[in-house]
Amino acid sequence: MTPAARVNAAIDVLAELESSRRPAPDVLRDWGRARRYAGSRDRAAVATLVYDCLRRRLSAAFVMDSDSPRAVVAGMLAVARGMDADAVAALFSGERHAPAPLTQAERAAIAGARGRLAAAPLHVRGDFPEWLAGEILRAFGDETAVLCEMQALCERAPVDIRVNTLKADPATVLERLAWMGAQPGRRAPAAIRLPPPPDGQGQSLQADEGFVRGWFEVQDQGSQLAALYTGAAPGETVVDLCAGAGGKTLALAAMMRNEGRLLATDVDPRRLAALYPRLDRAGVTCVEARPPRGRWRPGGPEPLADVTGAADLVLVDAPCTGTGTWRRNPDAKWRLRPGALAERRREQEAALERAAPLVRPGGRLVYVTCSVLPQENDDAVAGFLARHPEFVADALADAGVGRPGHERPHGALQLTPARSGVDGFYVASLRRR
Ligand SMILES: C[S@@+](CC[C@H](N)C(=O)[O-])C[C@H]1O[C@@H](n2cnc3c(N)ncnc32)[C@H](O)[C@@H]1O
Repeated sequence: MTPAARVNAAIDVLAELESSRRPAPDVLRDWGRARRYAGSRDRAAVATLVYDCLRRRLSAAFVMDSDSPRAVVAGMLAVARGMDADAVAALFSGERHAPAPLTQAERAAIAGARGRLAAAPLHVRGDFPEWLAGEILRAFGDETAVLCEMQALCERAPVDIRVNTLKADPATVLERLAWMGAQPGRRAPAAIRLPPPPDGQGQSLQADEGFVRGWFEVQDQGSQLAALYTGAAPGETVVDLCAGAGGKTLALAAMMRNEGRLLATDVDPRRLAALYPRLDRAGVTCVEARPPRGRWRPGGPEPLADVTGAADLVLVDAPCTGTGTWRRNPDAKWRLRPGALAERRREQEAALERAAPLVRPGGRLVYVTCSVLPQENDDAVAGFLARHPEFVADALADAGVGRPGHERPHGALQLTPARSGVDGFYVASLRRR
C-alpha cells in the first residue's frame, strides 16, 4: 500500500469506529482480515495512524473545524506529526486509493493549525474529555501542569520490559536486545526500555528465546515501580488480591526471591488463567493461586480466609479507569463515561474492604491504580482511612528508586509520563496499627 492508501484506510477505520462504537483493536483486526493485500507493515502503519488520531482527536478536529474522519486524519497529520499543508496535500492527492484532494479551506486550516490551537479550550489542547476537566485540574493543580501532563499522555509509549531476576540479569538481557535499540530503563533497576516502534511495527519480543525461557516480561516501568514500592521481601506472607493475569505477581515473586508465600487471587477466576503458564515460564515457585469458585462476591466464600489477620502485605492493584495508560490505549479516553468511573469507585471500595481483614497488625496494605484521577486515588484512600481507624497512612517502601512523581496526600505518589517517564500509576501504603 502507498502512504496515501494507508491514510485512506485510516479514514475508513475511523468511520467504522464511529458508526460501530466497537473497540479500536477489534475494528483494526477485522479491517486487516478483510484485506489480505495489506501486509503486516501496512496494518501496523494504518493502526498507528488510527491510534495517533485517537490520541489527538479533539485538537485535530478543532483545527480543521470538523470532526469527520477525514478532517481528523488531516488535522492529526498537522498537529501530531507536524506536517505542513503541502505534505498533507501530497497524501490527499486524489490519485488511485488516495483520499480526495484537500479543499482550499482544508489547506488553510492546516496552514493555520498551530495558531488556532493556541486559542483552544484546555481540554482540546490537552486532548481529554471535557467532563474530566475538573478532576484533571484537581490532579495537577493548574492549567500549565495539566497541559504538560495531558500532552505527555498523548505521546506514543515506549515498550518496557522487566528482567526476571530469578532467571537472568539485566546486563545480559540488555546485550541480547541491543539490536532492537534496547536501553537501560531510567527508573526501575530491572527495567529495559525499547523505543516506540516507528509506524507501529511491533518488536517481536514474544518470539525472542529470552522471553520463551522466562528471562523477561513486558511490563511498563510504572507497574514495576508500583511493585517495588510495596517493599515485598523474602520470607513474607504476601497477598496479591487483584492479581489478574499476574503482571505484579511475577514482579513481587522476584522481589521475594521465591522465598515466602505469595497468594494470588482475583474476583474473576478466568482472569487468573493466564497466570499459570507465566509462573512456569518465570520459574516462580512461591505463588499459591487461589481462584474463587465462580465470581467472588462480597459476603461469599473467601478463598483467602486462612490468611485473615496474617498477611505482612496485601497489594490491591485495583480495577480503575486506566486514565494513566491512555498513551497505550487512546481509544479508552473517549469510551470512558461518568457511570464507569462511579462503578470503578464502588469496585475499589469493595476490594479495599476485602483486603483490610487480611492484613496482620503492623502489616501493610498497598493500594495501586493506573489512573491519575483523584477520585480513584486520594479519595479512595481517604474514604478507606475514615472507615478504618485501625489503619494509618504510611511511607512507601524505600525501593532505592527515589520518588520521581507528584506527591499526593497520605504519603502517596502519583507517577505520570511527564514527571516520571512511565505510565500514570498511583501508589499509597497504609499500615495496620
Ligand atoms: C488492574 S487489574 C489487575 C492487574 C494485575 N494486577 C497485573 O499487574 O497485571 C484489576 C483486577 O482486579 C480484579 N478485581 C476487581 N475487584 C476485585 C475484588 N474485590 N477482589 C479481587 N479482585 C478484584 C479485576 O478482576 C481485575 O483483574
